[in-house]
Amino acid sequence: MNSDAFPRLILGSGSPRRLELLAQLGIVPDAVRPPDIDEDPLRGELPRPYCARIARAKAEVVEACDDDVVLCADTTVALGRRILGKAADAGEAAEFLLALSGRRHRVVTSVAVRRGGRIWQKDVESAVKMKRLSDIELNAYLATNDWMGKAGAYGIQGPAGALIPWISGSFTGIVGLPLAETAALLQTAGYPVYRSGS
Ligand SMILES: Cc1cn([C@H]2C[C@H](O)[C@@H](COP(=O)(O)OP(=O)(O)OP(=O)(O)O)O2)c(=O)[nH]c1=O
Repeated sequence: MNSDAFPRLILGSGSPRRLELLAQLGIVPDAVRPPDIDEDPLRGELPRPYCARIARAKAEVVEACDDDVVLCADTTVALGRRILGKAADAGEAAEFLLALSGRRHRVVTSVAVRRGGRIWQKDVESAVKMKRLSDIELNAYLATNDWMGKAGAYGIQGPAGALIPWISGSFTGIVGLPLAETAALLQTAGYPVYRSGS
């Protein structure tokens, strides 16, 4: 089928995980444009509304033609009302991980798809239990530097998998792009996730 019949897909993300997760569906975006927005939470902003607001803001700011499909997402780690963003350094990463140690927390990923002036959005929330970390586990994980650039200072798909015995919800949503919901949103926006024939 003539590929011009399909709208272009713009991945509005600089996250390598999101590009990898799309590849898992056999989807290669026509362009990758990392959004540049202010991700600071508003005073007293709760995790889930914050996540949805940021995902939408990313989708609105990414450059695209009217017929292009823009895909953006935001992943927010929430400990109670507290938003755990990306740790600035190993010290803050240790603080985050000690706060998460031995407790359950939530990971919300909001996916926003825009086509022209229309936006479709879905928030996917999962629960994660982190084991109580020993000093050896904490220091070994920090030494991998895998916490860099990741909300909550951990990546479930990497070495931190050894620290997470239990989740409830969407594994791909925790990583950063809930694939079932993303596929549905792309279809709704007119981007053919399943291309019959070739
Ligand atoms: C909780 C968790 C987060 N992450 C990552 C996914 C995201 O890259 C990052 C969350 O930060 P985000 O702000 O959602 O995304 P980003 O800044 O990396 O990229 P962009 O805004 O350009 O789309 O944390 C994991 O890789 N694994 C995990 O288990």
